[in-house]
Amino acid sequence: MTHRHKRRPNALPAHQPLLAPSILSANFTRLAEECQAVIDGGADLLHIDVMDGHFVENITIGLPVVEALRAEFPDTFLDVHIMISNPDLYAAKFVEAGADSVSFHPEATVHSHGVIQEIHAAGGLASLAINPSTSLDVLDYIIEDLDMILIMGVNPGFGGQSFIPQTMRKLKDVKERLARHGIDDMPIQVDGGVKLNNIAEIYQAGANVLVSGSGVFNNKPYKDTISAMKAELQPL
Ligand SMILES: O=C(CO)[C@@H](O)[C@H](O)COP(=O)(O)O
Ligand SMILES: [Fe+2]
Repeated sequence: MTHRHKRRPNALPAHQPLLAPSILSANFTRLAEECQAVIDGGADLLHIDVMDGHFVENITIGLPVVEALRAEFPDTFLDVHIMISNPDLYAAKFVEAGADSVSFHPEATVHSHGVIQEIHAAGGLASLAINPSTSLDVLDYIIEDLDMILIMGVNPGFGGQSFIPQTMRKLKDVKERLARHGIDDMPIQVDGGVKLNNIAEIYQAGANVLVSGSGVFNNKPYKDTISAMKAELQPL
């Protein structure tokens, strides 16, 4: 594949932990205003959920919306989570459309290493998104090529679901696995079911990029919600 629009991506903000509102729960009729409001309220990045109606039941956002958000928010880190079959065909296209990072699912491809290569060749950061029932063994021979790991706190497909408790054990396991590989600076994202009442516990368990959709967008004013969530993220 050739990459005609290779661009320099925004870097993941250097400070941690990071709070990433998932725009899946935003009011789509006012998407730019909603994004601006969470950015003004202290969001560190925007999490964008792409669903294809095949890998998951829901159909949401595609390339044109990522392109539009990139044009509107040139300096904001766009963290694009693709829940699609055959990410091999689309991962690089999302980087070309403006994604700074692309998280894809190993369950959706037999070529995870190749997808990472495609994302990197297009100039993006590569992240592996791991479903609740998927073993961390999928990381074994690609861990050193990744820029981030996404641990799902719910089954992918919809916002507003309850956090699956076993995710806490998985976070502990992923930390141990990274340590075994001598990696101590890999961002670990948790996505799904993150709310004001559990964000501290999830952070303490090892997640440093915390995605929250309904937890943010169902609780106006966003600035107060984001401040309250960030206040829960006390240094370890
Ligand atoms: O990827 C997904 C769902 O598949 C998430 O990004 C959700 O959008 C998070 O929503 P909440 O669980 O925080 O409401
Ligand atoms: Fe997501």
